[in-house]
Amino acid sequence: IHAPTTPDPFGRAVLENPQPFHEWLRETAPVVYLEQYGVYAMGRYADVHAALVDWQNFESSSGVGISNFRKEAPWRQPSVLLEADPPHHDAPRGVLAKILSARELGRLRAQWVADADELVDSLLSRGTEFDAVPELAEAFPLRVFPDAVGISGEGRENLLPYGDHLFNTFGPHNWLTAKGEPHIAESSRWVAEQCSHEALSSEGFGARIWAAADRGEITAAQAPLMVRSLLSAGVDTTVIGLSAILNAFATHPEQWQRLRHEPALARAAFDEAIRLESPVQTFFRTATRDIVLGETVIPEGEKILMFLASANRDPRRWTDPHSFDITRDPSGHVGFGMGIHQCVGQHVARLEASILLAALARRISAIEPAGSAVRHLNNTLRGFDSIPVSVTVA
Ligand code: HEM
Ligand SMILES: O=C(O)c1ccc(C2CC2)cc1
Repeated sequence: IHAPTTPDPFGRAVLENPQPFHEWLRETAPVVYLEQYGVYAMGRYADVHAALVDWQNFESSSGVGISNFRKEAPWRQPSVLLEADPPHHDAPRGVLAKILSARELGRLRAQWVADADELVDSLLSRGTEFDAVPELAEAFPLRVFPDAVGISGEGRENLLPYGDHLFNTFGPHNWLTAKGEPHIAESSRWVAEQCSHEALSSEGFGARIWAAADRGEITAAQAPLMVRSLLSAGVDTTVIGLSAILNAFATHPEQWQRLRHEPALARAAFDEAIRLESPVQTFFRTATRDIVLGETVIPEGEKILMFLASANRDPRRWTDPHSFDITRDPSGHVGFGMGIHQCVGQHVARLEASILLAALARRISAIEPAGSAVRHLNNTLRGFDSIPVSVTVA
């Protein structure tokens, strides 16, 4: 199917409200050629899942954005995880998976719980109406994650703008990439400075990456890029993940009551929010050979745009796909990807969310909107700039 003129999936209208486009894409065909960008788009769960787990035919090493590294130089050194395929992907992935394993993260729990309690207590001491994005969704990850990585205290204001621009560059050049261009050289320099062995504290994830290099498990060239991966992928995404679940609970008061009665539901609730909201909306792959899908042939070397957010609401896979139901089994969602590149930081994200939700559920008997939420626009991420809420202290 050739779609000469569709709504622009990277235009303001679709970024603001992508669901009609997703519905059109799912109903049109398994693969649709978007003439505007010269890429092949997939929106159904079965096709997106199949592409994600088939790294041999759908490669990442030519870039996971619209830019094809076979044809144009990347603006930053390719990631040794995200933009690598086996065998080069294997060692960095193995090292990072161990460092970020749920078991390893257990040592951070007590400190993160104390930080969450302190943050929520101080917030509630200032009142019961506030903007959940800066006060909670941004404040908590920025309080715990940079210290967990082990970077310096100076310059952390570079983290969100660096990530925001990076995620914009996975899409086409537009007003969003233009917005970040003036500052990206400076924030990129700051990020690079944080990744050297001497810049990192002796305890954090960064030091453990360098220790793996000292043991010869990865090279000294890969180590700083792996620290860069943490700073690239680990901040904006969790801010949006927390925004998504806070907005979901504020707009579904009965689900908040359910959580208060069964706090163990927090983990499934977070994955359900990731399924429903898909903070990372899209990613690309590149065909390593002519790929036949239905009546379409994707020629070797061409880009495939996978709509993770559409797959996560595909009625072929999910019952009542648009509903937020924390008792649903959300496993199999592609909000963290799937296959060999599936999010290696997902346990960090889940730990942040379950700890913050527990701190809130203990103190707040109700949370509701106190004004309309404001969407944050980005070529790849979908989140919020503001979520005004009013809470009732238990
Ligand atoms: C709600 C929060 C998060 C979301 C929605 C998310 C989403 C994703 C997705 C969709 C992928 C797959 C990319 C692909 O298939 O090309 C991925 C990979 C990755 N994520 Fe996450 N992520 C989150 C948090 C994190 C955190 C906290 C970290 C670091 C601590 C992290 C580090 C990474 C890395 C390094 C990869 C590349 C893995 C590989 O290629 O083997 N992410 N993430
Ligand atoms: O390795 C990286 O630099 C990297 C950057 C962004 C992501 C997105 C998917 C969360 C993942 C990895």
